[in-house]
Amino acid sequence: MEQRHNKGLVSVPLGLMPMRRVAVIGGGLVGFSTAVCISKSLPRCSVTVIADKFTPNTTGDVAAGMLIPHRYPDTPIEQQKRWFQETFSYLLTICNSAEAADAGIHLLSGWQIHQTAPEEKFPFWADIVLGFRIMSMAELEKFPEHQFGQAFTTLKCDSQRYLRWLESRLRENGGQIEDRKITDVWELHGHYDVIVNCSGLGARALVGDSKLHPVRGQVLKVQAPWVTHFIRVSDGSTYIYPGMSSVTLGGTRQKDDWRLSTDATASQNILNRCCALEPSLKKAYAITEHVGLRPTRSAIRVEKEVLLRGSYQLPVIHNYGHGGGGFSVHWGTAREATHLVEELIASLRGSSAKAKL
Ligand SMILES: Cc1cc2nc3c(=O)[nH]c(=O)nc-3n(C[C@H](O)[C@H](O)[C@H](O)COP(=O)(O)OP(=O)(O)OC[C@H]3O[C@@H](n4cnc5c(N)ncnc54)[C@H](O)[C@@H]3O)c2cc1C
Ligand SMILES: O=C(O)CCC(=O)C(=O)O
Repeated sequence: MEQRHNKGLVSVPLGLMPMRRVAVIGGGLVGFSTAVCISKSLPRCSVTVIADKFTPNTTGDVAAGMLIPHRYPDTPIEQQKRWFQETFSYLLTICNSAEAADAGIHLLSGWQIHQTAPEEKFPFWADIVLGFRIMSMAELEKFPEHQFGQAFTTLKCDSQRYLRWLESRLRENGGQIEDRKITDVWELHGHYDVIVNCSGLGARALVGDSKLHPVRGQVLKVQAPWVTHFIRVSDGSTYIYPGMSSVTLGGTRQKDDWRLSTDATASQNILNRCCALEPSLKKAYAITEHVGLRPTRSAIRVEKEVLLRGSYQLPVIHNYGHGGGGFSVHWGTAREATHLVEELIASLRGSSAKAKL
C-alpha cells in the first residue's frame, strides 16, 4: 500500500467529541468532490480517499467537463434540478474568483441544435444556465440541417485541472490519500467509522450492483484555438466543446461496451460529423483519441446502507452512477452524501452516549 500524501495529518481533537474516521472509496470526480465536501463541512471527521486510479487515469479525465444535465429516468426531476443548481452555483463562485484558472473553470457560450423543434423548448435547467434563449434565424443559418436551436452560456471544467485542484483542496483540509484496490468493503471494518462508496463503475463488483453498466464514450481532443463557441446536437451524439487546453470533439455512446482501446473508424466518424457542423475543424491539429466508460444507472445512487455480517455492522453511504453527467451534478450529490454522513455520525454519537448510560 502506497501512502500518496503524508501532509496534513489531523491533530488530536480538543473537544470531547471523538474524531470520526471516514473512508471514501474512489479517486475520481465523485470521490474527490465528496471527500472535499465532507472535510470542509464536517471538521470533526478525518477523511481518507482510497482508490486504485487517480487523475489522469479516471473517467473524468476523458470528459469534456461541460455543465449540461443528463436525465436520470428514475431520479425525481426536482432532485436532478437541485443537484445541477447547487453544482452550477458552486462552480460559478469559483469561476468568478481568482481561483478560476487553477481550478480550470470557465464560462462557455454556444448552441444546442435540433433537427426539428422539440416539444420541450425550455428544458428544466433553462433558468439555471445563463442567458438561455431560442436561437435566431440568422444564427441557425450556420446549421442548414437543423431547424431549431437553443443558445446559452454555461460552465466548463478543464477536467484534469479541476481534478488536481480538488485533490489539493482535500490535502489543505487535512485529508489523506491511499493508492490501493479494495476487494471487499469489509476490509475497512474497524479502521473507519463510515465508508463512502464513490467507486463509479467499480461498484458493480464492490457492492454487486447489477443495475450499473458501462456506456463507452470515445472523444478526440484537438487544437483549434479559433473555435470559441460550443455546438451540441440535441441527442448528445455529436459535440464540439472548446476548453482551456484543447477542443473536445465527440462522441460515441455504446452501452455495455467495456473496450478501453480506441477505435480508428469511430475517430474518423467523430471528426467527419464535427467538421460537418464546424468546417474550420478540418484544420484542427494535434489530434489525440480518448475512451472512458460512463458509470451509468437509471438513478444516481445516493443513499445510506448498513451492511451486516454476523453481529457486525458497516455503515456505507453510496454516491455513484453519474453516467454521462457527473460534472453537471457532482457538487449537489457530494452535498447530499455529506448530509448522510453527518446524520450517520450523529446517530453513532447517540448510540455511544446511550452505551455510556
Ligand atoms: C467521453 C465522456 C465524456 C463526458 N463528458 C462529460 C461532460 O461533458 N459533462 C458531464 O457532466 N459529464 C461528462 N462525462 C461523465 C463524467 O466523466 C462521469 O460522470 C464522472 O467522471 C464519473 O466520476 P466517478 O468518480 O463516479 O467515476 P470514476 O472517474 O470512474 O472514478 C471511480 C473511482 O473509483 C475507484 N475504484 C473503483 N473500484 C474500486 C475498488 N474496488 N477499490 C479502489 N478503488 C476503486 C477508481 O480507481 C476511481 O478512482 C463524460 C464521460 C465520458 C466517458
Ligand atoms: O452530453 C454532452 O453534451 C456532454 C458530454 C457528455 O456528457 C458525454 O459524452 O457523456
